[in-house]
Amino acid sequence: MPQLYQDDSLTLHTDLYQINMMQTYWKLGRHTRRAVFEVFFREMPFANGYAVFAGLERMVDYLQHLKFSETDIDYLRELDYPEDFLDYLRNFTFSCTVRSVKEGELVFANEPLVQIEGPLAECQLVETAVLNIINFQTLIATKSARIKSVIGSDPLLEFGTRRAQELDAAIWGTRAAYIGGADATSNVRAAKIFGIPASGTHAHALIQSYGNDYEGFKAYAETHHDCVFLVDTYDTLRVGVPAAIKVAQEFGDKINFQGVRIDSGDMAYISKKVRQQLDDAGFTEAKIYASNDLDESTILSLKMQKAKIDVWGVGTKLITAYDQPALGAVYKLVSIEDEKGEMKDTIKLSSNAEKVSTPGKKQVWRITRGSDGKSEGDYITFSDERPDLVDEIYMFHPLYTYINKNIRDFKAKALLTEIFVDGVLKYQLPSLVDIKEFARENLSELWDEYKRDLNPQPYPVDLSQELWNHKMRLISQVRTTVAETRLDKNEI
Ligand SMILES: Nc1ncnc2c1ncn2[C@@H]1O[C@H](COP(=O)(O)OP(=O)(O)OP(=O)(O)O)[C@@H](O)[C@H]1O
Ligand SMILES: O=P(O)(O)OC[C@H]1O[C@H](OP(=O)(O)OP(=O)(O)O)[C@H](O)[C@@H]1O
Ligand SMILES: O=C(O)c1cccnc1
Repeated sequence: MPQLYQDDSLTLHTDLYQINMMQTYWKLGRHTRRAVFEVFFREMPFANGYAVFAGLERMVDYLQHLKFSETDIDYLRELDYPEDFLDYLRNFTFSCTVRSVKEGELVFANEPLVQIEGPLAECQLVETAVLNIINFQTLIATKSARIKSVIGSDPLLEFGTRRAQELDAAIWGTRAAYIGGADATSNVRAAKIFGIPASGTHAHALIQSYGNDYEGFKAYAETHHDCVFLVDTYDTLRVGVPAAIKVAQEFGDKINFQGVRIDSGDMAYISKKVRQQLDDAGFTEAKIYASNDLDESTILSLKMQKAKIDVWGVGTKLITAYDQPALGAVYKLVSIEDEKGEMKDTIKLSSNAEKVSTPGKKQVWRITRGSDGKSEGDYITFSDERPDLVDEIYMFHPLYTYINKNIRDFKAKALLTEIFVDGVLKYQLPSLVDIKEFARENLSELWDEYKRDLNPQPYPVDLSQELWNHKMRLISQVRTTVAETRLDKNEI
C-alpha cells in the first residue's frame, strides 16, 4: 500500500517539470508575471460532431484546495529543491482568475474551454491536473452522449465500474456518463455521492450457485421486489425465460416482475423470441434488458434489426471510452506580461496549419439564430470584443476564408464564465441534475447534421476578423524573428 499522509493534498498531482519551471520562474523573478493559458483540443473525439464538456466541479475543488502541505514540502526537500524555494512553495496560494465553459455545454475543436490567468508560476503548476480532469470527464460525457443518441428515449444504464481504469475513473466516469446521457448507474457509491439513480439486476453467479435458473430466480424473488432476472446462464429460450415466467407467475404481485436481462448470443434474434415468450405468458409490460459489450454501433445495428430491447446496460465501452482512450486537450500559453508590464500575445507555429495556435486572451461565443435558437456556429474573439452588442457579424472559416457568411438576427452567448476571480470562487456550482438537463437542452438546439454518429458535418468554429488579423500578423512576426535568430543562418 502507498504511504498515507495525514495532510496529503492534490497539490503534487502535477508533473515534475511544472515544479522545475516554477523554480526557474521564481529564482529569476518571473514567477509573478501575469500569464494567460487556455485549454483546448484539436480533434473531435470519436470523430463526433460535438463534445460534452465535463470536469468543472472537480477542477473547482482541486483549485480551491491548492496548497503545499508540510509533507509535500518535506518530499520536495528530498528531491533536492533548495530551502528558499521551498519557503516560497510553503506560502503558495492560488490567486488566478479562471474562466470556463459550464459543464454540460457542447464544445468543439480549437476553442478555449478553460482559461487560467494569473501569476505565471501558479498557472504552470495546475496544468497537469486541469488537463487530467477535463480530458477524462469530457471524453466520457461525449461517449455517453453518442451512445444515448442512438438509444433515444430508452433507459441507458451505466454498468462499467468493473472494467474502468481503477476506482477514481469509475466514480468520476460515472458522473460524466450521467451528464452525457446515462440514466442510472450500477455503481452504488457513485449513486450515493452524486445522487445518481442506482440500478441493478443480478449476475450469473446467483444462478450458478443454485445450480439452475428456477431455484436461483425463486431465491431472488423471495428476497427482492421489482425483479429483473438474468436469463442466459444456461439456455435463454428453453430454460431461462420459461423459469423466469414461472417464478413471476408464482410470486405475482409480491415481486412486481420487471423483466429479464440477456447478456449473450444474437441479441436481435433472442430478444424477439423472448418478447414473444413474455407476451404469450401475459407479461406484455415486462422489459427486456440487454448487456454484453454494447456501444453505439452495436446498439444502432440492434435497433436496425428491430431487436426487442427496452433497457440498455453499457459497461466497458462507455467507461473506458474504448475506441479513443484520450481526448488530447492541451494547455497553451496565449499571452504573457513582458518586462515593461505589457501583455504580449504568444503563438505556437507548426508546419501543419491546423496546429498553429491562436494567440491572445479570448472569449467563445455561441451564435444562434434569433428565429428558432438553432446553432450557427461558434465565434472566437478577443476577450473584450462584444459581438452580442452588434447587429451583424461576419463569420468565415479560419483556414478556407472563402467559406463565409454575414449573420443578422442572431444571439451571441459567451461560453467562458468567471469561476474564480483572483483566487476567490465566484461561481455557484449547479446541481448534477441541472447539468444533465443543460446538456440535453444544448443537444436539442444543435442541428441533426452535427449530431449524426457517422461523418457529421464539421461545426463552424470561426475567428473574429480582428483576432484572425492578429494571428496572421503574429505568424509573420514570429517567422521573421525565427529567421533572424537561427543559429545556422550563415550557412544558408
Ligand atoms: N444481432 C446482433 N447484431 C449486432 N451485434 C450483436 C448482435 N447480437 C450480439 N451482438 C454483439 O456481438 C458481440 C459478440 O456477441 P457474442 O454472441 O459473440 O457474445 P459473446 O460475448 O461471445 O457471448 P458470451 O458472453 O457468451 O461469451 C457483442 O458485442 C454483442 O453485443
Ligand atoms: O459488457 P459490458 O458492456 O462491459 O457490461 C458489463 C458486463 O458486466 C457483466 O458481465 P461479467 O461477465 O463481468 O459478469 P456476469 O457474471 O454478471 O456476467 C454484465 O453481465 C455485462 O456483460
Ligand atoms: O446490474 C447489472 O445487471 C450489472 C451490473 C454491473 C455490470 N453488469 C451488469
